[in-house]
Amino acid sequence: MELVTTREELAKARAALTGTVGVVMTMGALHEGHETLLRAAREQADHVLVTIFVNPLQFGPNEDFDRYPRTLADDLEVCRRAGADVVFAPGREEMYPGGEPLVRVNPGPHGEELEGHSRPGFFHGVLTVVLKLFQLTRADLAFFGEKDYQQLTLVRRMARDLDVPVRVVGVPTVREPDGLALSSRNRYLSEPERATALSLSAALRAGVEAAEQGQDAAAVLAAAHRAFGAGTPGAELDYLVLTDPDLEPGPVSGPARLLVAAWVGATRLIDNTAIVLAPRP
Ligand SMILES: Nc1ncnc2c1ncn2[C@@H]1O[C@H](COP(=O)(O)OP(=O)(O)OP(=O)(O)O)[C@@H](O)[C@H]1O
Ligand SMILES: CC(C)(CO)[C@@H](O)C(=O)[O-]
Ligand code: BAL
Repeated sequence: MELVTTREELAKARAALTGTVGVVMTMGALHEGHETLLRAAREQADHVLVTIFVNPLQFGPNEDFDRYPRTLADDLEVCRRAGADVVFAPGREEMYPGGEPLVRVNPGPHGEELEGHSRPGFFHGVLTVVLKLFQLTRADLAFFGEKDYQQLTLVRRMARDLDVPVRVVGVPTVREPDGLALSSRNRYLSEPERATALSLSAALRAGVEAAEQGQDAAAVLAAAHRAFGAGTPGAELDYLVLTDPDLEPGPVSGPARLLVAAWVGATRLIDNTAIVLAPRP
């Protein structure tokens, strides 16, 4: 496995890879969720390229950019074990020579909702760095987790709308046995907060169960809200919404997505699940 930190080194390492290349983009602090993306890439592409970069562009001024966990030595070990061929771990100057870019990807209206509403500019920052990494890695396939569902849909949409020659592959969310979605930010949680964080997955589970019983969209959402409120106190809900799987506005029926975001102490967590609603009569 080769570690590269400059775009010249990356270009050289990339040129040596023959066959298809799958990229897994990360901000490091790798966990079993990332490892699952790496495994999917290993299975579906001839070579695996991992990027590790805590992208300042996608953090708001009062967010956790400075305290975000940086664990490069451990991350490289995970990548090596998972059979990655190349790891690109650039510094800030390498990604943004001469400062932050003036031109950024506009995520469109769906980028202003949900995460984009709570984190203004977030998806401009995400899509800008993702597009740059597509250009630099020239990957054939790109693997993104469903845990960041809105991000996955917007990356897909960007690839389609801007003719990026890459196949975007979504990978199901990896969870702890008790339901908590794995997330690098789980490292911030104290033990009591860890228990409180289960409110998110409990809400999603209740929504799935209500849909399986044939309840309509309003009842499914109400069941999810009740389960969120019934969890260990302390989680502050940001949003809990039931939408069309492509995040298109309007009434939902059939396949849908239930998405939740909440603060647990100083930590903001997100989660989501597929829901299948009975067709409206
Ligand atoms: N539990 C998970 N299951 C599947 N994919 C995941 C999971 N957690 C993260 N990923 C995916 O890994 C990729 C890199 O994500 P990132 O490095 O931000 O990790 P993260 O755990 O989502 O971090 P954070 O806690 O900051 O949100 C993204 O495509 C993300 O969706
Ligand atoms: C896609 C990404 C690596 C862009 O910085 C980040 O948003 C993430 O880790 O999900
Ligand atoms: N996991 C998505 C990246 C972020 O929250 O900044």
